[in-house]
Amino acid sequence: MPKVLISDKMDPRAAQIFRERGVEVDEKPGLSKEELVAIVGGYDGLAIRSATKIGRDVLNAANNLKVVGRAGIGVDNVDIPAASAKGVVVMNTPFGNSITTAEHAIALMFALARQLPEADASTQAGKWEKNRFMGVELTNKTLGLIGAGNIGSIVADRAIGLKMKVIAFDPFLSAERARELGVEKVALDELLARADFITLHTPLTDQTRNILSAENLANTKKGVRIINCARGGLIDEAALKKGLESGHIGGAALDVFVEEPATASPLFGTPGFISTPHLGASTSEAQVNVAIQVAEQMSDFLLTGAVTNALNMPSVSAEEAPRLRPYMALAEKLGSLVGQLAHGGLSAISIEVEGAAAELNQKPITGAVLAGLMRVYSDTVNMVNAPFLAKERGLDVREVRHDREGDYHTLVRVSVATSEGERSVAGTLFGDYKPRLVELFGIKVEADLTGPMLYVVNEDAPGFIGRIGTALGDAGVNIGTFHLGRRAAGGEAVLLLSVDTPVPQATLDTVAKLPGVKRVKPLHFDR
Ligand SMILES: NC(=O)c1ccc[n+]([C@@H]2O[C@H](COP(=O)([O-])OP(=O)(O)OC[C@H]3O[C@@H](n4cnc5c(N)ncnc54)[C@H](O)[C@@H]3O)[C@@H](O)[C@H]2O)c1
Ligand SMILES: O=C(O)CC[C@@H](O)C(=O)O
Repeated sequence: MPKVLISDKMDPRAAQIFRERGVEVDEKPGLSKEELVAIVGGYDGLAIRSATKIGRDVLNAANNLKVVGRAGIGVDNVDIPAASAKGVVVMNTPFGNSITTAEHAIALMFALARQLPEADASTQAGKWEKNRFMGVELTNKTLGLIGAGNIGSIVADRAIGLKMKVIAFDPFLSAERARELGVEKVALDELLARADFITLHTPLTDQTRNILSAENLANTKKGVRIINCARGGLIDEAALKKGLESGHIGGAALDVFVEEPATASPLFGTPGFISTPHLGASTSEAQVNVAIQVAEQMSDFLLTGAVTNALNMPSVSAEEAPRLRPYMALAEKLGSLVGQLAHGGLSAISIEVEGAAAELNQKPITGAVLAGLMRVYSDTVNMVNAPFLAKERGLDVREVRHDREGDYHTLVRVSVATSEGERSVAGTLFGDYKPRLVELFGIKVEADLTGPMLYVVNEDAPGFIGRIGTALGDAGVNIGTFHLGRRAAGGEAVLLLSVDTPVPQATLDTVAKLPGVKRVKPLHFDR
């Protein structure tokens, strides 16, 4: 009988479902890391919320572990690459607490508008400061939504019900989906300039870290009120404090902090600041939802091998898996390449297969392309939920199977429609197992997509290779591989370099200023 440890406080229905399904279960919330490391070797599954941290130390000791189930959305407390390397499936429950978290954001917006915590404290202290607490109405105010995924969309819906005007910044929001939600899609600068309230609903990624930086906070409308129920790290906390103290920011409500538990934040006591201890998902309804869902998913996996909402494993049957695996690696890399390079909102994507690839089940290949593409924007995307999320966001997904012989024995092509026109990349498998890029935006160029890389578009002219080699060499960046392609002699050329270490920003700026360079972009791929 498989054995699961519930290592965070979870609704009792989770343990009940495990037992009913025939899974042995221990409930030990609040273990120290040392205590967890000492006992984790005895379990096939770990059911967690956000308190248990699953890093390399825990995984090294977890010699029987097959699955980690997160009763919630964010998985930043799990080292997913390390879990994958260990062969441990990581699952989450992507929708169970969305409504609850959206409601918390709305509650904090009201609390800011009417200074409810301060007014409550003052009244209960025996003062009757009727003149001190002058609030603002939400009606007709502009709410700026940063991130319009599951939770952001629900916040938009509720805010529209409150007669607010909702504007949204989300690179993945299509015009059609924005219309459906009744929100106006805007650029970040415009959102900062127009919003009376700003609420954040993105994951914490390289793109979103400090999205409300000191500079962006300075560009907000005077008196703006800010709510963060997503992740600490999206706002520069020191700059937020300064903005509140100067009066430029009219109020801020944080449910999440850079350091959690936040027991001594410099923000505490700042005028206009209110906080909750990461309570976004804390309602009985949400906790029942995520507890039931995580227990069902984990039991199914441990007892039957069925995979739902896994972040690091595709849903593929046992027979298909060995043939599909290299294609999924190729597809994920092509999706990631397109996601990292495409400018502007994406409205449509087409995934074409030909040769040997056309003989396979195309769904997992499509799922892998979409997961690679959307993981650039959201760390909660997986191969199972990527097609669903793409549909929900209004991304038109087309699958084409060609019955023709091309230049390669097998080929996967990914084309996206962007505001700048169609962009297409293609790849093949060398030796039936090794993913290899063969075409990039209409230019023949062969490369392995792996680790840190650099993409440069330049005018094809003598001397360029020497100059870029010198620029990288001067910065101590070692080039691993060097791949060139061009449209025609003297025309546009592309250069894809794999580098041993990511290229520093100053060197990217130097490369961007080299004669003939049109675009420079650092890329990153899983190995
Ligand atoms: N406070 C809590 O207790 C609590 C509870 C649940 C979820 N969360 C957090 O809330 C956040 C949102 O969850 P969700 O379920 O809506 O996720 P989601 O993946 O459905 O939506 C995230 C959205 O952010 C967008 N996005 C990504 N990068 C962006 C960028 N650079 N700029 C603007 N938008 C960008 C994505 O396109 C997507 O639409 C996550 O960080 C999650 O961990 C917190
Ligand atoms: O489990 C919690 O209380 C928080 C969950 C939340 O941060 C999430 O990402 O789902």
